[in-house]
Amino acid sequence: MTLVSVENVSFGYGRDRLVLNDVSLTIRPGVSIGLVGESGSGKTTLLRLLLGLGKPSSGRIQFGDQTLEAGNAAFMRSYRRNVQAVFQDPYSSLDPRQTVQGIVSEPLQSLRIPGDHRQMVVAALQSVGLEGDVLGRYPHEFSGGQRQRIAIARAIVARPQLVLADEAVSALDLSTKVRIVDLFKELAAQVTLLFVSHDLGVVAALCEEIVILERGRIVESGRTHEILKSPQHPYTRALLASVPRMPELTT
Ligand SMILES: Nc1ncnc2c1ncn2[C@@H]1O[C@H](COP(=O)(O)OP(=O)(O)OP(=O)(O)O)[C@@H](O)[C@H]1O
Repeated sequence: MTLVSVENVSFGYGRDRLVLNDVSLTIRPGVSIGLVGESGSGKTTLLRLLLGLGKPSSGRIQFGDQTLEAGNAAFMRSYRRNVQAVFQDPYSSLDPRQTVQGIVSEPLQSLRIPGDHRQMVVAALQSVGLEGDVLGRYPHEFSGGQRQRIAIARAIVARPQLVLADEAVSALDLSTKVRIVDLFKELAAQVTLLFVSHDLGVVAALCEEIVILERGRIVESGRTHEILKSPQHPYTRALLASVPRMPELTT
C-alpha cells in the first residue's frame, strides 16, 4: 500500500537549472523515511512540492489514487488533513500573537474539523509532553524545544497520516535535540514521518528507510541499517564519513 508517491519529479526555480531531477520515491503507511543530503541538494524544495507549495515541472505526486493539484481546493483540504508539516525554526514557525490554543487549533479551524477543539488540542499537547495549562500562553514564554513540541502538536492535532519534518531538530541544542528525536520516535508509532535532515545520525535513529539526495538526484535509497552497513554510492560514503554520529541516537 502507498500513502504518497513521488513519480519522476523534476523541478527548477529558473529556466536553466533543475533543482530536482527525475526524483521518485514511495511513502508507505507506517514506514518512516529520512531524506538526507547536503545543503542545496533539494530537500526543502521536494518538501515544498509535497506540501503543494509549488508544482513539479514534470512528473507528479500521487496521494492515494489522486494527483496532487495545488489549485484544487477540495483535494487540498483533504490532503492537508492528511499531510502536515513541522519546520526547522521553532522561533519563526509559530505566530507570536497567538496563544498556544490558537496555534495548535489552527488546522482544526482551517480544515473545519468538527468536534471539541479544546479537547483535541489538550490531547495533542499531552502527546508531545505538554500539559493543558499552557493553552493561554504565548510562544515567547517557551524554550526552543518546547516551541518545537507546540509545532509538533499543531502538526498532529488533526490526526494526519503523514508528517513532513524539515530539519525539525537542527536548530536545537544537543540535549533538547535528543529529547525531541525521542518524541518523534514515539510519534512514528502513530503517524508516518518523512524526516528531512542533513544529519544522518538523527535520521538513522528515526527512520526505517533512507533516501539520499545529491544535487537534486536520488543516488541511493533503501533500508536504513543496510545503507549504514554498506553504503553503495560514494556520496553516501562521504556523508557517512563526514557526519558526526551521536552514539545515544544510534542505539
Ligand atoms: N526560492 C528559490 N529561488 C531560486 N532558487 C532556489 C530557491 N529556493 C532554493 N533554491 C535553490 O535550489 C537549490 C536547492 O535548495 P533547497 O533549499 O531545496 O536545498 P536543501 O537540500 O533543502 O538545502 P538546505 O539544507 O540548505 O535547506 C539550491 O541551489 C537553492 O539555492
